[in-house]
Order: sequence, then C-alpha cells, then structure tokens
Amino acid sequence: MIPNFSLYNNKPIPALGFGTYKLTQAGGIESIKSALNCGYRLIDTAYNYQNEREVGQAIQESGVAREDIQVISKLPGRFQRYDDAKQALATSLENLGLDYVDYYLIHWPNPKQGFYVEAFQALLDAKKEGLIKEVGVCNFLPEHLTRLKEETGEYPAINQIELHPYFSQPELREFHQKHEIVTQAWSPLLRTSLVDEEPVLRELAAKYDKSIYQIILRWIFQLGVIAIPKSSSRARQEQNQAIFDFELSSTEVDQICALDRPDGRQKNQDPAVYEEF
Ligand SMILES: NC(=O)C1=CN([C@@H]2O[C@H](COP(=O)(O)OP(=O)(O)OC[C@H]3O[C@@H](n4cnc5c(N)ncnc54)[C@H](OP(=O)(O)O)[C@@H]3O)[C@@H](O)[C@H]2O)C=CC1
Ligand SMILES: O=C(O)C(=O)[C@@H](O)[C@H](O)C(=O)CO
Repeated sequence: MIPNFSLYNNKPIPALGFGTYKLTQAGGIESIKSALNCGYRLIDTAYNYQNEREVGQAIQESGVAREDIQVISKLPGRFQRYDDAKQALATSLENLGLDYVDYYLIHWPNPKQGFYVEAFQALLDAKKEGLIKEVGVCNFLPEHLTRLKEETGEYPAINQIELHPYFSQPELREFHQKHEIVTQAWSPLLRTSLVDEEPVLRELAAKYDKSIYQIILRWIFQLGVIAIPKSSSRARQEQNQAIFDFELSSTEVDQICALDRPDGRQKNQDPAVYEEF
C-alpha cells in the first residue's frame, strides 16, 4: 500500500508515483496497465512524451476507477502563450480520453522565452473551468516561483524537479516546504547510471536486505518528496514500491544527502538557462 502525502489544501496525493517517459505503443500500454494493477495510483505523463493516448488506454483497460487514479500531464514550452496553453490542455485531454486531468504542469520555465506567467494564468483559468484539479510546474527555481506568486497571487501545488542522491536540492526543498508546494522527484534513480557504484548505498542495501534503488526511493520518501520512478517491468515496478516496510535512520538519510554534488545534474539541464520546447 502506497501512503499519501498532502497538498497545500490537505487533499491527499500518493507519496510514490509512476513515470512513463519512453513507455509508448503496445508495450507501453502493458507496462502502464501493470503499474496500475500493482498499486500505483499517481501516473506521470507529458504532452511531449507522445504517450498520453497509451496512458488513457491503460487507465481504461486497467479496471481501476478513474476517480482512484491521479494523472499528471505537462504543457510543452512551445505552447506557453495563453491561448496556446488552453489548446494544448484540450489536446492532452483528448489524447488521454479524460474530462479532466488531476495535475497539469508547466514542463520547463523557459525563462528566456518569458511566457511562463501567461501559461500559469491560462492553467489557473482552466482549473476554474474544471479541466484541471491542480496547477503545477516542473523545473522552476525560487525566482520563477516568486514571480508566479507576485503576478498571479498563487504558488503552484507541485514543483516536479530533478532529484536523486547526486542532486538532492536542499534549498529548493526548503523553499517548497515554506510555501506548501509539494516536491516531486524526476529521474529519482538517475536512470540507474552511476548510483550502483556508491558504497553508502551498497552498505545500506545489504543492511536492510533491499536493492540500492529501494534505498534511494525510501530516502526520497523520508525527505517528504514524491518519487516517480519509471519501469517497464512488473518485477521492478513491485520492487520500487516495496519501500514502506523499513526505515532509514536520520544519520543514514544524512549520509545519502552527503552524496550531493554541485555538478550532480544528470544532463546539466539548469532551468536558469536550459529551455525545452
Ligand atoms: N518534469 C521533467 O522535466 C521530467 C520528468 N520525468 C519523469 O520522471 C520519470 C522518472 O524518471 P526517468 O528519467 O524515467 O528515470 P528513473 O530514474 O525513473 O529511471 C528509469 C530507469 O531505471 C530503470 N529501473 C527502474 N526501476 C529499477 C530497479 N528497481 N532496478 C533496476 N533498474 C530500474 C528503468 O529500466 P526498466 O524500464 O527496464 O525497468 C529505466 O531504465 C519519467 O519517466 C518521467 O515521467 C523525467 C525527466 C524529466
Ligand atoms: O522527460 C522529461 O520530462 C523531459 O523533460 C526530458 O526531455 C528530459 O529532460 C530529457 O531526457 C531531455 O533529453
């Protein structure tokens, strides 16, 4: 059983979700259906993943009630003008075959382009129309979040950011906590690169009889952050959620936090300068 965290308004959100980047076509549908059938109730997709149709079909075929599933999708950078944002949301809903999406997130701030406040306003208006339950963002830095608050009066419900043992984002997590923004961790397993070399993770895995990936996901849970690991395999989907039967000590949590590196980003995608369309 995956426990819940709470949003700013006390609404529950699963404390662990399922990522779907690269899960496409028939195999993708089977993997997403498998994730739903083994207990994931928070599914992360994006317009740009070109798999919203697969997510919609998996939901329909899973037999799990729509209202028991929370679906996240994301607005591409090229659609941040007000009317384009609303049209992109309409296309996402059509692709998903849903009347509403639980969370629609601005995928990247693209600060050089300069339209993210306009996009946020469009999504706040779509929320009033019942098309989105909560508006969120990804990859926003404190300066972008502050600007949203100053210009629209609201913070997003969620900020989905790169977060894993090499990049644990302590300052941004603190900012989120202060302003009741839920933190989600993308690439929580660092797409499995490098982490299997880490002695601290290996030692903890041996101590708790868990895999290093379970140690990482448990650490993220204990930070109060929602990880959204992706896996195509049922066995690894089950493994990734078998993390609620043990607890790391606060010293062990700190030991993993100490792996943080200034250059720890997976692909050097610094949202202050990186733009994705
Ligand atoms: N908002 C944003 O800008 C971004 C959002 N995301 C979201 O975050 C999700 C997760 O991040 P992602 O980049 O996919 O990377 P992850 O860190 O989730 O790693 C996924 C990789 O790890 C493998 N894996 C998963 N579980 C295990 C396990 N227990 N043991 C061994 N290998 C494992 C998977 O292989 P296999 O499938 O074979 O199991 C896959 O190759 C994405 O799918 C997407 O939804 C990602 C990037 C940016
Ligand atoms: O997966 C996502 O949500 C992304 O934003 C990706 O584009 C990710 O940034 C990436 O893998 C870029 O090559």
